[in-house]
Amino acid sequence: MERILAINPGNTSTKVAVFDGEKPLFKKTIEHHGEELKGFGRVFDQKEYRLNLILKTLAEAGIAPESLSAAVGRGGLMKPLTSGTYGVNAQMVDDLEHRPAGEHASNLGAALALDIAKKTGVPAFIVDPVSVDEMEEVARISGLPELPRLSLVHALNHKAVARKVAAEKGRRYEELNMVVAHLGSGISVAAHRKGRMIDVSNGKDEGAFSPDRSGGLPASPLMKLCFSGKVTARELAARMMGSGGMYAYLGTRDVREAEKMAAEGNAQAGLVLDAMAYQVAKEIGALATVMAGEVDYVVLTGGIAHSRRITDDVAARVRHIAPVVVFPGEEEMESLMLGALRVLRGEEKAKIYN
Ligand SMILES: Nc1ncnc2c1ncn2[C@@H]1O[C@H](COP(=O)(O)OP(=O)(O)O)[C@@H](O)[C@H]1O
Ligand SMILES: CCCC(=O)OP(=O)(O)O
Repeated sequence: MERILAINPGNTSTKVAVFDGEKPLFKKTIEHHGEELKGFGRVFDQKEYRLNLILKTLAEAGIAPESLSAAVGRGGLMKPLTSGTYGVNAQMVDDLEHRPAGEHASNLGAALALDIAKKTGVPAFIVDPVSVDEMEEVARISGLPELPRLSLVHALNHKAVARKVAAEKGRRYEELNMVVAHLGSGISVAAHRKGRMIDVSNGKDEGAFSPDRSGGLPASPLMKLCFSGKVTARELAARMMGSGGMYAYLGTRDVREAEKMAAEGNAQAGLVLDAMAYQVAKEIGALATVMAGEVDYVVLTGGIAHSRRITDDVAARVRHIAPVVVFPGEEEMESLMLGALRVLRGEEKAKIYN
């Protein structure tokens, strides 16, 4: 039976899972607490550190790298790509190290998978990376030719959950129109028209703010701040994607904690949670119009979809568009495994990145 190692590097953790076929054998979230990652300049500088932790974790679990049939990592912010499973190659790793479309922990997924796979000569893959781009040409126009809109989206979870919802409804993903909102540490919303994400509210710098990301910001004040001399480019990038959003207002990235604050009478916490739900609903509405309102389902997924306060608030604003399906949590590790399995079993050919 195929044994697959899945690796999902996040800002504050590295998730590791091993599967025998589809069956989970081992799962661990390696937490990177507090200052642990602060000493590294760029995300890619963390590669050896995270690699050693993964190898140590596998050794402690008694899983020999020699027993693996493949390693699969979350794909990061590289060139725009079509959806699917890709073989990791040197060009991909080089692009992620030297020419990423943004700094993000997922940029390490391909390199970590390749380093482990190389040890025993098995293949390394990525599946539905953040830079999956199925946008229509009209959606790329921003208003300034030198600043086109980009598709940077939680594609792995968007696609997996959209397929699951379609299957639950007895339909195929490719025959439905859905607006899917991934509500996690980052928030992205996409219009899925008949199996393609034709427009997205990207999870990096557009749309709704999230637990620790600013989302879209008013352009003129942002421009003034950039030229004020009060902040460096690196500091502002880290604030917008890491200590912005709910964290900037409330000092917590945990929606459960914010809900507790609100329940205890903190009016600011209540307002910020209301604003997050309001902004998510607004993005869903915008993406529904892209499909001329012909939407079969609105789907809410990610960790925050566990929150009734948020999902009820969003649903109240968008249920006139289509029935709302709440699918809490995410399917990223399983989706990585399934993407690798499809290739190992010959059901799909691995795409080539070049
Ligand atoms: N039961 C819950 N109720 C409300 N919020 C939750 C719950 N579980 C997780 N969350 C929130 O979900 C967010 C993280 O989502 P998650 O999908 O795990 O993101 P990531 O994997 O990107 O870190 C956090 O803000 C966390 O507080
Ligand atoms: C859309 C960029 C990828 C991203 O933000 O992923 P996480 O929310 O998992 O950090």
